[in-house]
Amino acid sequence: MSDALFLAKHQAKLSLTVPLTSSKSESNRALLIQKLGGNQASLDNLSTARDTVTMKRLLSSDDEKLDVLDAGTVMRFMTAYLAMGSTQRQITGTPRMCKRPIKILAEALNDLGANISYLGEEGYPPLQFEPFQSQKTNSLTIPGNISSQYISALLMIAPTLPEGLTIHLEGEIYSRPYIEMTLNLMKHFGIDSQFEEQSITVASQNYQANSYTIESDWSGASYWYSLVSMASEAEVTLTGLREKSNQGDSAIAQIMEGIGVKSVFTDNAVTLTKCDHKAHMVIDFKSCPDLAQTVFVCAAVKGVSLEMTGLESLRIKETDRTAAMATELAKLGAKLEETKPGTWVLTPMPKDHVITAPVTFDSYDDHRMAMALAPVSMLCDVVINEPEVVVKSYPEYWDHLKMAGIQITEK
Ligand SMILES: O=C(O)C1=C[C@@H](OP(=O)(O)O)[C@@H](O)[C@H](O)C1
Ligand SMILES: C=C(OP(=O)(O)O)C(=O)O
Repeated sequence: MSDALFLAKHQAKLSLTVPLTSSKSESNRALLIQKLGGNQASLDNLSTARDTVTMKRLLSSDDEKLDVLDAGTVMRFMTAYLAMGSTQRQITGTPRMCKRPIKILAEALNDLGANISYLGEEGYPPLQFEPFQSQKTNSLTIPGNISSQYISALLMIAPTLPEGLTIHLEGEIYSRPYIEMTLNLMKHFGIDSQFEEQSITVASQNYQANSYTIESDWSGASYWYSLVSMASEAEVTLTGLREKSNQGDSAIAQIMEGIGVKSVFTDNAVTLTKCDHKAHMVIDFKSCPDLAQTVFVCAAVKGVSLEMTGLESLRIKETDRTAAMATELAKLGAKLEETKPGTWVLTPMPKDHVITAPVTFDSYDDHRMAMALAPVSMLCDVVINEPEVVVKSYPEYWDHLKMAGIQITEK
């Protein structure tokens, strides 16, 4: 793919059915559970996301050195898996991955009896693993407000430990639906757990054989909500989504009711049409951080002002997402700022803002920057730099936009 894509301003009705790829979060959990259960699980509809392709490849690799590229779930889930192993291994990732913290997980695993050391900066990948000795404790305390991926990683290996594990979570619990997704999938494969207030207990048990069909990706669905909201006319059906989902990002349906999109669920799909929007919304992204960029852009264009909390974890994702978005939204005359610690305000594009099209957006090595900014093509010509980033979670994104009739050309 070329270094940039040109998306021509789209004025016609958006009318199509989108075969979304499935959730990489569910896929990567299911793959680890399948491995830990002796490959007895039968998995259907695995995601085409590069993060899932990478997870699958690394789980079946005997190589001493593994590279997760830019996949956070793969780094965290494989770290827990390799820590329990009986051979020397190493894990690394992209330069950005080597700046995403992992100390909390590595120390928790070392407390359990693993032998993990840092090959570069302390607290960050790359990591070196020596064989696991024996379980030293069945109780850990870790912060609940940095990354739920540490918690999910520990939970999935917990039933394989001879003494099981209780994890005490300190402070507020961020990304909680991802922890629940992990426990629900474990339950589906026969693992009982107790999640009471700030503690999760998993006794030593065996994963059971079962089959599972991965649901479509609600995070990927969010970009279609944004497109519908900004389009002049739209009726878009997204297949493979359930109203009662394992994915916290299904919250997009409710959030977008305020930003101009109505959802009608049928058995295995949701149809999106346009409706009125609010002038102002208060949103807490603690449970759905991956929706934030979609909502920033859509609200900025639709003239919806936002007061937001729960955005702290965005700083340690594929890029510093709040900083990157503040820069890109400024190109539309919108403003994203942290007005006091923990509170962000989005001031939308002024009604009289004059756009000099095309507006060129940067992707910051972050799939969600490119995917969240592309819907601005409903308003004006847009250029998206580094468009290949979308392969991380939604490789078909540009093809699906073309299916919608959006004119996309390589620059
Ligand atoms: O467990 C998961 O599948 C994920 C958890 C979230 O990360 P944090 O728990 O680090 O917020 C989310 O942002 C990420 O895209 C996927
Ligand atoms: C943050 C994300 O992924 P990860 O942390 O798994 O790299 C994401 O997909 O938005």
